[in-house]
Amino acid sequence: MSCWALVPLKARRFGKSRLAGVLDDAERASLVQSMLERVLAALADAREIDRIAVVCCEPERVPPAILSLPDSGQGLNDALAAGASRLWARGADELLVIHADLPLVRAADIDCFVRCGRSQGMALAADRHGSGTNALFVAGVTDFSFQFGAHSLSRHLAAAHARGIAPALPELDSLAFDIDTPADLACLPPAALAPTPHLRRSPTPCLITC
Ligand SMILES: Nc1nc2c(ncn2[C@@H]2O[C@H](COP(=O)(O)OP(=O)(O)OP(=O)(O)O)[C@@H](O)[C@H]2O)c(=O)[nH]1
Ligand SMILES: O=C(O)[C@H](O)COP(=O)(O)O
Repeated sequence: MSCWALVPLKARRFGKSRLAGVLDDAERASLVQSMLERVLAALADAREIDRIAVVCCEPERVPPAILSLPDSGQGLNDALAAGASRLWARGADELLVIHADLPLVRAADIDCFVRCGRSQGMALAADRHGSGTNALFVAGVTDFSFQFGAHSLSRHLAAAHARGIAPALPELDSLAFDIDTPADLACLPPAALAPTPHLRRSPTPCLITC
């Protein structure tokens, strides 16, 4: 069984645009980098995750131990669909799509989410407002149509139900808290902005950009 995590990362100049009123370019870049490192560290510590990939049009932002997948610039869902098809072609059995803007994410919650997903064939992690999708796990369904974007949770549920899948919807605080708006930022505990942990367990090295 090979479970891949796929993390989408938006181009530097466009990322976290909704925070432009409260953070300057350098501050937004620093926040994005810090959150990315936290998500990658949690994935590296998660027992249920075998391999990690980042889909991004800036491969220099992807740590060398992590597979970098290209983004052709057609938006989040196209980037994820293209990235996922590369991972299925590489022999992935399971796929966890998880956003890079989850500053509190914990390895234990990732493991719990994946295990819940295995029991149902799929899992969705709602954001704390109950409207967005912060993570999506799917086992073996290689052509699932990603529906990320505003209010994506109901679209993901509809797409799953149309295929006869009833996704698990585990409530895991660390997966529910994403940073989109100044109000989200105001809820971020100061400790979450402390220096980021290092990748403690190296995922299987993969130095190629494909
Ligand atoms: N590769 C890739 N990742 C994306 C793209 N759009 C969003 N993402 C990533 O998808 C996740 C969720 O993105 P959003 O919540 O929309 O965050 P954002 O786009 O950085 O923020 P805003 O600019 O304020 O909308 C984050 O990990 C983003 O970096 C895209 O076009 N390509
Ligand atoms: O929930 C989603 O599908 C994406 O993360 C985009 O939605 P957002 O408005 O919560 O960023």
